[in-house]
Order: sequence, then C-alpha cells, then structure tokens
Amino acid sequence: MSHLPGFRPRNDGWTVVVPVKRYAVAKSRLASYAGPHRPGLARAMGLDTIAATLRSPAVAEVVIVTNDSDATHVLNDLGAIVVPDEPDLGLNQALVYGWLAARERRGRAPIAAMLADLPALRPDELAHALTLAADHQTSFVSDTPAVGTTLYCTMPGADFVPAFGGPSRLAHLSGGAVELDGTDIPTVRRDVDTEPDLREAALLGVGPHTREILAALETVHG
Ligand SMILES: Nc1nc2c(ncn2[C@@H]2O[C@H](COP(=O)(O)OP(=O)(O)OP(=O)(O)O)[C@@H](O)[C@H]2O)c(=O)[nH]1
Ligand SMILES: C=C(OP(=O)(O)O)C(=O)O
Repeated sequence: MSHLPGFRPRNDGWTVVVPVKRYAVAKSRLASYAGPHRPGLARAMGLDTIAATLRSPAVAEVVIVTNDSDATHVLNDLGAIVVPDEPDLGLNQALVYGWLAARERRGRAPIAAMLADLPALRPDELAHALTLAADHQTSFVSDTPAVGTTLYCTMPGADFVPAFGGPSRLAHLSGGAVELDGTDIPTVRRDVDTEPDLREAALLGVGPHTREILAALETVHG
C-alpha cells in the first residue's frame, strides 16, 4: 500500500467514513453540463476529496464504502480502507455499514461521515472542523446554502444516526446534533451537485483531478 506525500498514519485522531456511489450512475444533476464527462467528473471530485481527507492532520483513517471497482482499487492504493457497500440501500445505510466497519477497526476513535463531492476540500479546514466537533457528542457542518450537510461527527459512545439527503441540516438538528461554526471552513461546506456549485468550488480552488476535467469541459463549453 502506498501513501500520498504528507500522509502519516496516526493512532489518535478521527476515522472518516466516505460513501462513494458507482461513478457510472453518480452526479445525475450534472448530466446536462458534463455530458460524457459526468462519470469522470464524479471520479475526479471523489479522488480530490479523499486525497485531501487522507492528508488532514486530524484524520487517522479513512473508510470508503463503495461498490465501484475503480474506486476500490485506486482509493485503496491511496491509503484508504475500502469496504463494499453491502446494504446497497442508499447513502445513509452505506454510512452505517461503514461506521460498523470503522468501529470494529478502531473502537475508541471518534467517527465522522463525510460526502465525496467536496473537490475544493483543504486538509487544514477539515482538521479545524473536526477539532470543533470534539467538543460535542454529535455535531455536523451544513453545506454552503445551509440546507444540506457535508460532515456529520460522533464522539465515542454516541449514537451514529446520519440523515443525509435533501434538507438534512434540519434533520440533523432535530436529531440533536450541534451545528458547527462554518465561518472558517468554506471548502468543507462546498459540495458540488450542480454547475453553479462547480463554479463556486473552482473559485475556492479544486484539486488536480477536478481541475483536469474542468479544463476538458471548458473546451466543450467555451
Ligand atoms: N456507497 C454509496 N454512496 C452513495 C450512495 N448515494 C450517494 N452516495 C454518495 O453520497 C455522497 C452524496 O451523494 P449525492 O450528492 O446525492 O450524489 P449523487 O447521488 O451522485 O448525485 P445526484 O445523482 O445528482 O443525486 C456522494 O459521496 C455519493 O457518492 C449510495 O447509494 N451508496
Ligand atoms: C446528501 C446531501 O447532499 P445533496 O442533497 O446536496 O446531494 C445532503 O446535504 O444531505
């Protein structure tokens, strides 16, 4: 197993569980913009998100839940632990399955769930969010419009009840999770579902895989 430059396995720190949908069917809301590049764009955003997560100083281990064969091989080579999406019942069930695997591996670690569509994610901003999260049993970071969620965090012993999808900010608040201050973590909050989201992420500065696909899309769209 090779590791990214700068990645140091740690014994303390967070386990971050990341669900990755099969690229062939992912990011349907970007279909008209990305056309044949849509699976490649989903892959590139996932790779940039997970590479930044592996480099974050607050992260000890990354557990990926996926049934995508390319993601399984490539993310394992990057240094993530990859488990199959055995339930295959959507995002939240995949996260619970990943949480069980994470707990089995590192029983006393704090565990967070994070989406794979944060292509501008910076390792230091993720570390900042996870440091804030350590003050609460259960907490979360809302997305840029403050409607959805990008990161859901639990300390050891807390229930893990992710409620991602649609207006998940309210769902997580109703479940008793504390919303973390999003002031200094714009790249943790910028998930990408649509073309305007992608433009905003590009302004924040996306990782190299997403940058390459964006360059190809620029030649299509002018
Ligand atoms: N393992 C797994 N991951 C999922 C599943 N559904 C969504 N995800 C992941 O969950 C995160 C957020 O998903 P969405 O933003 O809804 O992405 P999406 O389903 O690809 O996009 P749309 O087709 O536009 O809804 C991304 O990391 C996806 O890869 C699923 O059924 N299984
Ligand atoms: C899954 C989520 O993201 P989106 O609905 O933007 O895909 C969410 O915000 O809970």
